[in-house]
Amino acid sequence: MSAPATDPRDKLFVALDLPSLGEAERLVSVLGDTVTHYKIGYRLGYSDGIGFGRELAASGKTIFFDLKLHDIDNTVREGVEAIARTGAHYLTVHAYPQTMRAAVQGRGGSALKILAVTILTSWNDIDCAEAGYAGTVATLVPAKAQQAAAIGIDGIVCSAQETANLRAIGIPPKVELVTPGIRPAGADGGDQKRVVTPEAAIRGGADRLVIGRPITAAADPAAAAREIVNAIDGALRSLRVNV
Ligand SMILES: O=c1ccn([C@@H]2O[C@H](COP(=O)(O)O)[C@@H](O)[C@H]2O)c(=O)[nH]1
Repeated sequence: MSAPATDPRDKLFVALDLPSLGEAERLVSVLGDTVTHYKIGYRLGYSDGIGFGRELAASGKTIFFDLKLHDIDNTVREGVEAIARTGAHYLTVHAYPQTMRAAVQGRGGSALKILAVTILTSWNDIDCAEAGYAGTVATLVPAKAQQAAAIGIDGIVCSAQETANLRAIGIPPKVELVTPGIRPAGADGGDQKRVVTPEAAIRGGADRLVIGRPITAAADPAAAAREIVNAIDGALRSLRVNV
């Protein structure tokens, strides 16, 4: 018996980087059933985003708080415990070992998944050097991913340019690879430097794609989201055919 087809909507997190709760509510309403997974980051998270995420989770949406925690262990652990109580499904922390261990403690046995941000998709090797790293994107992302997996982190945030290599070096399938920096062909990259199309990201083994401006800034966000979901669906079908 063949495995049931994956719902392409489960692969897409729409980043709700919007200026107000009202605009976020309007967008979610406009996107309707086309989008089932939402990411809430700094812009909304620092205002009404936590309560809104709690409401969306209660309404059946999958919620990812992209708060990128990094602080002393006690503060990280308590922050993660607080987010776990919202009913959200994913939370990011920076991929520093102390921070990741504290986050795993805070997660405890809850359903919250902790994602470790390796090297931001808006960074290239020059940015890594400027931040004081001796390594490059190609060495730092795998090193941080291996450390995260050993600590018991549930997923890695990286570019879809790196996913195939992460699986090749043994990051196990239970560790989800979550990839921002996704742009449909021809779309404006903005500040993203390690960019991949939705189709190529799925074919390269990304488990989830994070997409903001190509949908939120589109003249017709619902049409943009539908087009991306269709592209994901096509890539998933081509993978099934080629198995
Ligand atoms: O490495 C990272 C980690 C997080 N992000 C977040 O994803 C979205 C991407 O938005 P776009 O508008 O599609 O560029 C945004 O919320 C970032 O904070 C990331 O881009 N890269």
